[in-house]
Amino acid sequence: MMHAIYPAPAHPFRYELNKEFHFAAAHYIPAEAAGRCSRVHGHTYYCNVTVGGDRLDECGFLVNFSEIKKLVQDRFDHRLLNEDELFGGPARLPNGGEAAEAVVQGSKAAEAMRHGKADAARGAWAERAAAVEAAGEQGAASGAVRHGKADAAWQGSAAIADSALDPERFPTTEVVARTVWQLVQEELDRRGNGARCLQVFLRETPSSYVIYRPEAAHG
Ligand SMILES: Nc1nc2c(c(=O)[nH]1)N=C([C@H](O)[C@H](O)COP(=O)(O)OP(=O)(O)OP(=O)(O)O)CN2
Repeated sequence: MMHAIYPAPAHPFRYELNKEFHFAAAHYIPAEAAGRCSRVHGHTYYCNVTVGGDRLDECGFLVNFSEIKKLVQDRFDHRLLNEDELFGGPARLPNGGEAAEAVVQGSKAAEAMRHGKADAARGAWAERAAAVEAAGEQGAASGAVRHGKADAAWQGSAAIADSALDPERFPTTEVVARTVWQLVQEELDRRGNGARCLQVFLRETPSSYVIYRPEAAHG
């Protein structure tokens, strides 16, 4: 486990909490310019989340340490990050055995995306939407196919491909750190004691890490 090698953010709060944890995940960067990182590979990510606030809850917590860890690990641990809709993955995946064809088409789409081939990816996603529909899955694109709305189906699948090809959603260390911040802040907002996620430190490899701080924290 890491030990406070990350910088402490300046803030006006009375309490500052830090939670360190790790998660293992695979990813690829869907751009040829990313070189070897465009191939699927994995990391053990080390993460430190910093939360600030003034008001403690009924347990005397700013937020329970374990809730922060669980929130992130449940979502990302032992996953292919690109499949998560937060990183442009499809919101719905086919049901295993029922959707073999969808899996094949999904693989073709993923392969096309890995190489930044938007048109090929859109075509494969359209094929996948049709295959998923055949497997009885509900969804925007497949629903459109079911109702014979080819244009809507095309747009749905194109949106999936476009989303997955938006660099702001590629699972780079920068984007994963920002996404961890988003997940944590959404949870803090639900709790309603005014706590703020001030910083996410994310180490991807022994020599590479990113720190994400929301603009509001230094505005
Ligand atoms: N700004 C970014 N650059 C790179 C990212 C990233 O997310 N943001 N990611 C990668 C790769 O995914 C790679 O796995 C990590 O890169 P790198 O630091 O080059 O990894 P090494 O352990 O091989 O580095 P050494 O210099 O050998 O220690 C690439 N770039």
